Amino acid sequence: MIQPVRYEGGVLHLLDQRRLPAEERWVACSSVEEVARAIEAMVVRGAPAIGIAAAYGVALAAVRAAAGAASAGSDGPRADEPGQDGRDRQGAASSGDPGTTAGTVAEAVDAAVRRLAATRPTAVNLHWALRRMADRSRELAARGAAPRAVAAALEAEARSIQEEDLAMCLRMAEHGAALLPAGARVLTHCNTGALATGGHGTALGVIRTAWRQGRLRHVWVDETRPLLQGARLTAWELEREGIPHTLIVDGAAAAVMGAGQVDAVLVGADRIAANGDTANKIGTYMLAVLARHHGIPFYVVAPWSTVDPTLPSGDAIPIEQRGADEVRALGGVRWAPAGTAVYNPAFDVTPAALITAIVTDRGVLRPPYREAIAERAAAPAAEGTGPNRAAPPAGGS
Ligand SMILES: CSC[C@H]1O[C@H](OP(=O)(O)O)[C@H](O)[C@@H]1O
Repeated sequence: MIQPVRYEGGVLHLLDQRRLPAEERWVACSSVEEVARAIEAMVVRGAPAIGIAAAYGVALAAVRAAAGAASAGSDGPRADEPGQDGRDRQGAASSGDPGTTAGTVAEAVDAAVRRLAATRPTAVNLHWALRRMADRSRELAARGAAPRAVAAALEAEARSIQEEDLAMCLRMAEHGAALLPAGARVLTHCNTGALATGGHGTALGVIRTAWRQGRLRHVWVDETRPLLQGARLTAWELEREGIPHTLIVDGAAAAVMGAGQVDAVLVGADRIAANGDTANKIGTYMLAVLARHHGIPFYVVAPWSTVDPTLPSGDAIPIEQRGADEVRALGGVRWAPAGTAVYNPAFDVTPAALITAIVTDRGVLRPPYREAIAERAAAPAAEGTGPNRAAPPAGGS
């Protein structure tokens, strides 16, 4: 199975999604700053996957601060003190890694959360994961856990977030595949596969499961300008599994739907407001309008960690604005005049009224979404979708 995020021995390895499908290159991150820059540069992308990477970034900060505390025989090293291992501890500090300048593990965690929260504004999974790591850190601090015990517990928490996301994707996929007719031809946008999650995928996870169940005939893949997550990443995932698919330019989606070639549209989400309004990759809103016009079901597929009950509607969802050159050029080839003005929102918001159903790990939500979301929020999470763990003994081991 594709795993874009791997944490081994205090180093976070990220599959560089900017280079796929041409080459499978991994980026090794050993500091919070390196993880933050990898998220900002979209080395790792996809709402759940950036939450998982950020969680490991927080754990990395704790591991480094605890090592500093141990070697300095204190809470942690002064910023100007070289490390025991000869590595310049400022190395990370000079790279702006807040994790090693903080005096305590708790301070390192808080600094890491602040830095990682500033990387990308729209995907709520990032902020949900950071809040969960911060809560865990505070819980451990309140118990007086020793630095190394805190670091180990936070590494375990990040691993739980990753494993729970995979479990949620597998559950969602079953719920979503059941909605599709036999021999379904589906259209999808951007990349919502294993590369964007803890594995299997959200909308693409439904497609994988439907294929394995023999319910899927064909996938129309939107290339997804400007960064081509569909053409580069979704096509790569589908090709690896031998799932029949056809790549189209975003502008061809209407023609394909109008030709009666689409039985359902399946997309992911970066944030779902309390009323069901959904932020997703730019171009999603257009697909929802087209699907409604052609009488085609439009399904959003997302784990519960993508739902943000604190936002009353999609108007409040922050939309990330990305750089002009992502539109004016690609792969170093410029195709618009350097002075051309560009508007490059990474996401748009689809009104709940255009969404046929929201497929989550907690089941399929149908309109009215405000009530459906409130009801699911009140219900206990299914096993494996929340912090299910025994707290370490006070004082840690
Ligand atoms: C599993 S949902 C992934 C979601 O994230 C993508 O955005 P980006 O590639 O900018 O991280 C896109 O909106 C997908 O639907």
